[in-house]
Amino acid sequence: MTQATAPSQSARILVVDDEPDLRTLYELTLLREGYRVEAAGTVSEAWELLRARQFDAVITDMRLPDGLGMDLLQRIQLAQRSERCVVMTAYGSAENAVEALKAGAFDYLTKPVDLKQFRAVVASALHAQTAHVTNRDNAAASVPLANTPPVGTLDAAAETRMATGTGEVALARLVGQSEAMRQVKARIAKVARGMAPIHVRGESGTGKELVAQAVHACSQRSDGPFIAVNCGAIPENLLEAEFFGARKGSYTGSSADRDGYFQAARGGTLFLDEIGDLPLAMQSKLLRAIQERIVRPIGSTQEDAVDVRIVSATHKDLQAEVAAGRFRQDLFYRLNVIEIPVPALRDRREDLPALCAALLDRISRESGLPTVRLSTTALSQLAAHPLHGNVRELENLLHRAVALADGDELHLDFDGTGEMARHGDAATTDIPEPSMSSIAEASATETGTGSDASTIAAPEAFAPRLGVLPSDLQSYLDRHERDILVKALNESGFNRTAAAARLGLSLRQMRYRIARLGISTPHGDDGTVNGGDE
Ligand SMILES: Nc1ncnc2c1ncn2[C@@H]1O[C@H](COP(=O)(O)OP(=O)(O)OP(=O)(O)O)[C@@H](O)[C@H]1O
Repeated sequence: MTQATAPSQSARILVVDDEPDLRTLYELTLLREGYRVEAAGTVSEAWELLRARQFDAVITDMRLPDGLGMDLLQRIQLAQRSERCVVMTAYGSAENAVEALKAGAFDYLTKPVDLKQFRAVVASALHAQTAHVTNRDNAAASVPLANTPPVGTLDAAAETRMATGTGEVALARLVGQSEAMRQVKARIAKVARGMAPIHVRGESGTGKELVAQAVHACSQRSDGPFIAVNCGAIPENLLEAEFFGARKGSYTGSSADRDGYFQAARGGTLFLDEIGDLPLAMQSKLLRAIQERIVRPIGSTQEDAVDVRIVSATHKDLQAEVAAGRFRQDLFYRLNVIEIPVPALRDRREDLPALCAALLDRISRESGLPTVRLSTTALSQLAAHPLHGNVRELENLLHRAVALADGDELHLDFDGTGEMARHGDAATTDIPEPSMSSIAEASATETGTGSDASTIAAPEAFAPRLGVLPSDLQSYLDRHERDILVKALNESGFNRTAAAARLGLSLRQMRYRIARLGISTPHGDDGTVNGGDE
């Protein structure tokens, strides 16, 4: 488990439970870890102790003789105190756990409490607390003291300031100073600490993965791994092994034990992208893993404890998916404890100039070309364009524009056909277009005949002219399939749903094919797993 060593062994912890035996057990466990511990049996006793001194963490049972652990949590929040709260809830009372997280608890534990998990959760809460205090001090050092609001009343800007170094970098990668983007960043900085699952909602290409990365980078888990999984790109029969791991020999071809995403993300963040595409059977297994914090690799008799923070995302309306019976209500409830809505680009057009500049810098750097700028004419053309594909579509347009740049001039190719909206007269060649000519080449190679683009532009020209049979049918077909997919993707601004619809495929099929053929979308967003940093 993460942060198995407590950041400060002299941290002060308050334990609240009305059962004397359990209270003693918790106290002894924490004393053995080297913490200073005090205990209370009721809400009022606990509050007395809290009034007398500051603690680093409060671990409280939910049901107490004179009230609920939740009351204590709310009082702590209301008084803007900095203690991290962990609430212990009865087994099966998922609602309490979710309510506690929503109310600001750092984490929850399910009774009967597993002591190993107990120690890990407390260590994690204290680690977050230390990070918080350090950042608060840093923030205080960088702004006049008189302007520093008390903890808990931080304004959005201050919250953003408090992100750690890596957090600041990750937040800065989310380009945009519009009110909508500032709110997104402030929310990330505010909710990153803690273990509450976060659901990132927004249209395709709005930057949901960047948001998830920023949550990770701003959290106390930023030293741990960030594992991104595209739930829609994994064939259904492999889902369980991919998520939970598999023991050697448990299925055909499994020649060694292998970890799943949950094990790989231990101590860090597991980002479940396109969660709405997870089949129902897998949804139940995921729910169990999240609730019980254990997973069982295929073919294993042992369960692995996992310590991951879950961040999920989808462009779908999950509530509507629940209503249609395609998404489990209980899983939705579990994942959506904290929601971060990401605005569509059309709702923050004022960010366009900054976005274009940042994207052009990145594209130029990556392609080794000198940085080019958009003219004001091109910028206003962009502003008038619907950009349904959001930042990803903008990025594609700029990619093409850079490829087509003639000196300092940037041409915008809005439909990917080579028909340019331009502010100059330069002749153009459509470079990143999926080349129908590559199909021509393939055909020519296979058939030994020449070919020109005009003879293969018509759809029927996709039918291979088979003078000579291909010597490797599979790679021949793969090559053609790849060209067709790339063309469809390019023409739909890399909107996979639209591209799939044009080809009569489901989104799942499209994703699978993209992954199988190794087609990289501009920034590899279709990779099923990546190490995190772009
Ligand atoms: N605010 C932003 N600033 C800079 N780049 C951005 C921003 N938002 C998105 N991008 C870029 O746009 C592309 C798409 O972003 P991302 O993959 O995070 O979107 P998404 O919402 O997760 O898409 P999908 O729903 O299709 O998975 C990426 O290359 C990302 O770097």
